[in-house]
Order: sequence, then C-alpha cells, then structure tokens
Amino acid sequence: MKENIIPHDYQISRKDRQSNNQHNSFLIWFTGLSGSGKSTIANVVEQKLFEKGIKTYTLDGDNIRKGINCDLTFAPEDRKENIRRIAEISNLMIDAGVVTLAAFVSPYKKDRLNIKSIVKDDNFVEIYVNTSVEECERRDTKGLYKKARAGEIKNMTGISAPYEAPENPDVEIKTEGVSVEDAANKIVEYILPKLKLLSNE
Ligand SMILES: Nc1ncnc2c1ncn2[C@@H]1O[C@H](COP(=O)(O)OS(=O)(=O)O)[C@@H](OP(=O)(O)O)[C@H]1O
Ligand SMILES: Nc1ncnc2c1ncn2[C@@H]1O[C@H](COP(=O)(O)OP(=O)(O)O)[C@@H](O)[C@H]1O
Repeated sequence: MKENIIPHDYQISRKDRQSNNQHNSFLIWFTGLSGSGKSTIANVVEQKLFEKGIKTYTLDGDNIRKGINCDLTFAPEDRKENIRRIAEISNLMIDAGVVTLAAFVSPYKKDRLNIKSIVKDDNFVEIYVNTSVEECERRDTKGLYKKARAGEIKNMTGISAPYEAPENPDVEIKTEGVSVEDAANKIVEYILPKLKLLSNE
C-alpha cells in the first residue's frame, strides 16, 4: 500500500515559507501532569511570541482530543497513537512555517522520543512542567483527580497510570512558588536565541 504513495514535488518549500514569514519554525512541546500548568503557561508564551510578530499556533486537548483524536482513550496504546498523530500534525505546522506549541500530558518517554524522530531533533524544544501530583490534586481544576480517587476514571496519570518524567528537558518549570509570568519569561528567554529572524528578500 505505502509503496504506491509517491509524494508530489511541490515548488514552495518549508524554507520558502519560513523566509516569507521571516522566521524559522519549530515545535515547543509542554509535558506534565493534568493541572500542572501546561495550557496556562503555553498560552502566555504564545501571546509573548505573537506580540513579536511570530506566526504561532497552539495544539492542545480541546482542538485535538475533541476533534481529530476523538476516537482515542487514555489506554497506553491510544496515548501512543494520540501523540504520534499530534507529532505528525505538528510537523505539517512546522512545514507551514509556524512556531507550534503543543500542551499534552504525554506521560511516556518512548512516545516523546517518537515526536523527536517525526519532527527531527533540531525542531523540538521540550518543556517539562514539573508540578507535584499533590499540588495538581489540590488544584483539581477539572475535578478529574476527585473522580479518579472515587474510581470513576481509569488510567488517570499520576494516580492510576504512570508519568515518566523527562530526564533532560530543554526547560524545566517547577510551578509551585513560581508565577505564570516568570515561567513564561523563562521559556521565551530560552526560545528567542533559537528563533532565527530571516529576510524575505
Ligand atoms: N485518564 C486521564 N489521564 C490524564 N488526563 C485525562 C484523563 N482523562 C481525561 N483527561 C483529560 O485529558 C487531558 C489529557 O489529554 P492528553 O491528550 O494530553 O493526554 S496524553 O498525552 O494522551 O496522555 C487532560 O488535560 P490537561 O488537564 O490539560 O492535561 C485531562 O483534562
Ligand atoms: N506557576 C503556575 N503556572 C501555571 N499554572 C499555575 C501556576 N500556579 C498556579 N497555576 C494554576 O494551575 C492551573 C493549571 O491548569 P492548566 O494550565 O489547565 O494545566 P494543564 O494544562 O497542565 O492541565 C490553573 O488553574 C493555573 O491558574
């Protein structure tokens, strides 16, 4: 089947699109427990980049698990497929010349390694939003931890399913005792030198 798929050679390349946008494009991946602060911090990072005229887009549960991945559960095999599809979508977004942010629990090391192999090392920035499960459970912004404790949710990361912490993230944010603003600034400081401003001439 796959051998019969022959890609068309399009004239406009990733480089062309980046040059039109006047900056390179890559993926900023946020991993951490539910309630750790991934979406909150990604949202502020995106605003800060957007204000600088950078083309951005954020992928998170709302636009992915309710849409394209609505067929997937939280069992390990489905999480693997969830992350694989998101990595492929991210790769298309990078191709389109967009600095892409993605906020997903992504608890398995193997699945995060797969993202790297899909988008390639140089295009991948890993942000570990490190908040203890005790703090996430205190926050319980969506009431999911309460449901997990009551046995109403299976495979809840941190409670009844594992979270494999990154060993060498590009940036680690310990959110307890750190403001959202400071966390976002730390990430933007890391990203800015990676952002190559290009001329479209
Ligand atoms: N069992 C279980 N474990 C973890 N999270 C759960 C679960 N059930 C539902 N939710 C909600 O779904 C969001 C996580 O989806 P993700 O696509 O990021 O998960 S994963 O990367 O495939 O592990 C997660 O969103 P965030 O809170 O934004 O992380 C939860 O709101
Ligand atoms: N330093 C911080 N960084 C991020 N979120 C924080 C921080 N301190 C408290 N919070 C709160 O924690 C919650 C994190 O929720 P959310 O961003 O939805 O997490 P996630 O996307 O990881 O599930 C929000 O209610 C947010 O206001």
